[in-house]
Amino acid sequence: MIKIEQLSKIYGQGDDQVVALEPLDQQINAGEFVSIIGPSGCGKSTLLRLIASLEDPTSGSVTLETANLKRPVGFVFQDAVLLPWKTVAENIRFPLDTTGVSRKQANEKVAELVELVGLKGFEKSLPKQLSGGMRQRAAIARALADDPPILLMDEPFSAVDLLTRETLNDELSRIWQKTGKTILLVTHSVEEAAYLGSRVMVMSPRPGRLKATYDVDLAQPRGEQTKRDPKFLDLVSELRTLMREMTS
Ligand SMILES: Nc1ncnc2c1ncn2[C@@H]1O[C@H](COP(=O)(O)OP(=O)(O)OP(=O)(O)O)[C@@H](O)[C@H]1O
Repeated sequence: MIKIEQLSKIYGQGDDQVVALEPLDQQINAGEFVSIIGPSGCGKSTLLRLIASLEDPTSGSVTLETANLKRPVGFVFQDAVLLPWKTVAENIRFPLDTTGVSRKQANEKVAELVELVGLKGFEKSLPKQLSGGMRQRAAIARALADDPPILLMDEPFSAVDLLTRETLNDELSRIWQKTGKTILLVTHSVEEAAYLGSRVMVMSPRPGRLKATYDVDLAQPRGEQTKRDPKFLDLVSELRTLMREMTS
């Protein structure tokens, strides 16, 4: 569970101050898939970075009820940040190198993750030999390597073409169902948010605050039939209207 209490973030000082996030309260239960949308600059990335402790809050707190794990959170960024001189397998196992697991266990975990993200046969490739979509698959596998219960994803698919994005959406949905991770996904795509999420959080522009949350009542597993479901189409339309109102 992620407990967010009166969490706020102000960057800079004096005249240069930017209120990135106004005090936010929210509870995210274990196993939820929460999509976060909102206009550019509304504090979506800031929220993820605060949850990951990559930033210090100005006020409030984030409590992760994750049994005091050393690294409770895996992070996937917009551009897969892979080590260019390491192979796919070496990149994926990188987080395991400091956890003291045996070589055998690490190899088994890497093999399992390679399979999970569909990179079988590319274990020995270098990042530059992969397409953008494949690099993101490797980044997702690496984020899952030491089995964090929470996966934070900041616009992970915005740099890949539409068809690849749809495939990666389906794979992420499958991975979520299989692993039961708590996933928070920041996206600019209203369709992606509704298609993947069990809940959608909508944030309003500066100063960033929570505008609305929607429980997504769509059957699992999601697939092509989801995109034709009137409930999905209504939700997308409602989210679009809300986004349009905020940016006009
Ligand atoms: N390190 C920083 N120093 C100063 N201001 C910052 C910093 N990081 C973010 N901001 C500002 O805080 C606000 C929120 O930024 P953030 O990146 O969280 O928004 P976002 O919703 O993720 O935007 P986008 O959708 O464009 O990625 C923006 O106005 C941004 O300019």
